[in-house]
Amino acid sequence: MTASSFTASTNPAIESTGARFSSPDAPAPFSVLVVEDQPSMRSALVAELKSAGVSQVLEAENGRTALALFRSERPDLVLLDIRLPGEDGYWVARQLREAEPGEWTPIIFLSGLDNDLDVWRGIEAGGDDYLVKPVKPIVLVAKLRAMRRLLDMRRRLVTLSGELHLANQKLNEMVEMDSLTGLVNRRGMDRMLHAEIMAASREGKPLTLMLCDLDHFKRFNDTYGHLQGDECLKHVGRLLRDVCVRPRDVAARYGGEEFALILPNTPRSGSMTFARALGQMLKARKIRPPDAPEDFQLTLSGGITTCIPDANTSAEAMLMRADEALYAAKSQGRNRFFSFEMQMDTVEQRQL
Ligand SMILES: Nc1nc2c(ncn2[C@@H]2O[C@H](COP(=O)(O)OP(=O)(O)OP(=O)(O)O)[C@@H](O)[C@H]2O)c(=O)[nH]1
Repeated sequence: MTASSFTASTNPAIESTGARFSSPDAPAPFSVLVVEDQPSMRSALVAELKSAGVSQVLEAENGRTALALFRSERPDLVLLDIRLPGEDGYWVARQLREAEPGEWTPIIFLSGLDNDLDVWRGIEAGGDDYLVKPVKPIVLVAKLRAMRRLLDMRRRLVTLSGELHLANQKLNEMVEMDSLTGLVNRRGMDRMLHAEIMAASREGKPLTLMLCDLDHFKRFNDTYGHLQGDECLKHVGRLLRDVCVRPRDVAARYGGEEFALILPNTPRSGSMTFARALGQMLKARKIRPPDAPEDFQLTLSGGITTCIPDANTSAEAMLMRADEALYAAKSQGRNRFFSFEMQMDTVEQRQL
């Protein structure tokens, strides 16, 4: 292949059709790596690309240099001769593809060999298109423009898919979040409880589930109004979030004025200590509506179940036990936590 077989940039076909990649006065930010071993051919290609309006043209005379330049400069497109000294163009194309996993840089093969097998081998090796030498400038520019369109489209898709991924993540979080308190909602809690049962079963560690319910909350709403009721639920939500200091502890709004706490690696005795501390914190925070009397005290009742889960432990069974314990706490006078397994509440425990 010789430079004379390349149709030079002054070819009237470009001038007459205005077939430019971009204006040479305002070149498009687009870089092309030309891999061609023959200096005359290479400089003719470089001159053509520059006059067509490509902003940066990189040159390599063999495969190894091409690979190094590709890695360091990240061109937008590669013009790759098939016949090169040492490693051939097919080898270079495969190396380029391996050098950018998950990415795509268009590769256009250049060859004087207009035969179907070469086209096949070029595409197989990772090429995207094929130009037969002598390269006509108008065809070269047309292919550059087509590849650039594909590249722009791909970049837009990558950006969009990144945005979509973030939006999905946000949506998933929202689907599992209670909008009033910002805590995990029941759906999220169900999923997390299942996951923690499996984890505790694998680790052979105790898992505690607590259901907490505000006492006489209907009366609260009736006396101070629903908006104050909502404020109160938000305060309790914050309190429960604060009390969950370990990374895997989860506070959830189970529904209405009922909350759930998932406490991994928490044995029965620890869960009772935790419940007493929670009661004391609630007292200390003095959550009360503005027009409530000074001695107003919001209280919580709770049902606790603790077990070392095995293959037969279900979330439903744990919730039933916690609910039964909560019922016991309510019926024994409220403002206490009752442990299903210990059949004891926090008030009794304090008295022991
Ligand atoms: N403000 C407000 N109130 C709610 C919300 N969800 C549930 N409630 C109220 O919580 C009250 C719960 O009442 P009950 O189930 O009778 O329980 P309680 O009055 O707390 O009585 P005990 O649980 O037996 O102590 C109802 O009045 C519900 O309307 C909410 O999102 N905001």
